[in-house]
Amino acid sequence: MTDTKKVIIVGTGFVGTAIAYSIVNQGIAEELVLIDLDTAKAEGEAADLRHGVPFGPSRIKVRAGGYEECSNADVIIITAGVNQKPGETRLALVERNAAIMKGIIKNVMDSGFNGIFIIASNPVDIMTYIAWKESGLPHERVIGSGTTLDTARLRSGLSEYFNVDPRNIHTYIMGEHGDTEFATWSHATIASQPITEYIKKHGNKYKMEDLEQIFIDTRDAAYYIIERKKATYFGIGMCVARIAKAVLNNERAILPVGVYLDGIYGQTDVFSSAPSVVSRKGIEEIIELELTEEELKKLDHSINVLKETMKPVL
Ligand SMILES: NC(=O)C1=CN([C@@H]2O[C@H](COP(=O)(O)OP(=O)(O)OC[C@H]3O[C@@H](n4cnc5c(N)ncnc54)[C@H](O)[C@@H]3O)[C@@H](O)[C@H]2O)C=CC1
Ligand SMILES: CC(=O)C(=O)O
Repeated sequence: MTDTKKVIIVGTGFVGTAIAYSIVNQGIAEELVLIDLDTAKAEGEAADLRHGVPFGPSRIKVRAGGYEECSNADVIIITAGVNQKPGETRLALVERNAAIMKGIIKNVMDSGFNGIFIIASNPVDIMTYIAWKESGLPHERVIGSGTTLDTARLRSGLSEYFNVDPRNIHTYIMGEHGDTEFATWSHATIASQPITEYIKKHGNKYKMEDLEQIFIDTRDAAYYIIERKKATYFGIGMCVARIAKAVLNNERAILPVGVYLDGIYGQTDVFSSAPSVVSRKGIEEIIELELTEEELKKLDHSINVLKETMKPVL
């Protein structure tokens, strides 16, 4: 750790650079180091970002570097790895990205790193588990981006539908960041009222069936975007910057990040998403929502899929 806020991003492709751009634009760190197998790309991206700093909210030193930079970093964000081709699932990336993740974690830990990991590479729940296992760090200090993006997508869809600010709509996507995720409608609120109440009060204007479609569009958003522009990055860029900010500013913000489930929700030895308190220590608390029986079944299914997929790469 340093007396400046130092963040390292490993992987400077679409996602890594979108995160870097959000960090620079929001003045979240004081030092930002970019690492990539393609060192020229990392150097080019660092120079380009640096040229925007005079227009940002605060000074930030941006440079490309190597793993020796990791020893005193506060937060290391990992986005390296392959992304999905159109129609490909996140789970299909597991073998290729597990090998990459193991190599990166070894390099980082060999530097003496003792901070917080934020993992975004897919399949993110499994990559987070691997990062935790390989690093030997306490699980509180390894955070997956989890369903932070999916939850933001759902809130954004609901915001369009109800025509209210997404920041005043509260609900979470839980389970795998992927095809088996689910919406916790039992905890969805607008202006602190349950969403079902809100719908009732507005007569026939809104329907629960429409919300199901908004969930389906949320779940399938990555496929939609990848089909059209090859990769998703602005949304995840903002999400990961948000998580990093919660850590660096010791916010105790509640975010649906990927966390180690150790009995909570009846699940063990797996990383999956649940609303959690995020601070300088990493994960301070996992919030246990009272889920309906149907939601618990969906969670169970999602976790089983993750555990089965993860077996061959551990
Ligand atoms: N968690 C989430 O919500 C999201 C996750 N992703 C995931 O993020 C990952 C990155 O996606 P993109 O940036 O679009 O891919 P990309 O192909 O644009 O970038 C990947 C970068 O990783 C680098 N890389 C590969 N192996 C490396 C290694 N061993 N060490 C250092 N750098 C290495 C490559 O040189 C490349 O610059 C993918 O796994 C993707 O599925 C993407 C969007 C959202
Ligand atoms: C690619 C991915 O994981 C997403 O956009 O959700």
